[in-house]
Amino acid sequence: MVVLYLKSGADFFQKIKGKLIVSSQALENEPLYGSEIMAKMARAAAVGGAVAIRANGADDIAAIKQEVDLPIVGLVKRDYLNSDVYITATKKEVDELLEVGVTVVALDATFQDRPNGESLETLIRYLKSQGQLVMADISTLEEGKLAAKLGADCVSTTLSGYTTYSRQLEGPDFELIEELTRELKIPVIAEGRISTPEQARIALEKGAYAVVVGSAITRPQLITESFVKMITKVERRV
Ligand SMILES: CC(=O)N[C@H](C=O)[C@@H](O)[C@H](O)[C@H](O)COP(=O)(O)O
Repeated sequence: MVVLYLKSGADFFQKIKGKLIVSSQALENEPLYGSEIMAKMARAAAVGGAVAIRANGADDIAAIKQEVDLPIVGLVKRDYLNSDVYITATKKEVDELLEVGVTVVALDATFQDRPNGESLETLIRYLKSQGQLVMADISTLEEGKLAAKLGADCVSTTLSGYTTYSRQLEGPDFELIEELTRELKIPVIAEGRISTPEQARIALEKGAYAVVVGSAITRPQLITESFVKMITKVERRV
């Protein structure tokens, strides 16, 4: 069992090294909401050369697994009244991911309080007891250090800018990528507001193990908005 787990972890990390993971997610309030559409997005990503897919919710994950033969980094986004943590916040969401089956479980590993008084430590211990790979979504260096200490297999810069106490940047948090790669021995995944191929390349040059891109590939409403904003600034000559 242990040998099998180590092998599958090594396979995953070998597969993603220096490569692109595409996040294919749309919530209920987004135009592309729907598992069939997310599965097609994942197929497009696979055709384009993505080596893994990051996806939200058991329904989307099941549909994506039917459509592409790529490792899935799975999460469940759910809002709770008593907490700001919404990415795989509690054991309930973890169990949904274990049930549908994913290569890696991504979960919020920030210092924010989890719903129902649950703890990151307990969740990671539970996931590891199930032989599951864990991606810790963090927002600061200190959170990355704690996640590594608790046994996460990799950290991702997903939540930089999404906690009140982290850097608030318009673009990717390259500084965090550098800090984490300097301090940690586990892979550091670059994620969050990477919107050009150049930025993805810089993230790797700064030491990231792999890059996750979401909105710039799979949220056409945001891509459209960026074009509209840019051309609105141009003064018409005619
Ligand atoms: C903060 C948060 O909830 N991030 C989510 C995490 O799974 C997704 O909505 C993002 O699309 C993903 O992290 C990729 O980032 P970007 O879309 O910026 O390339």
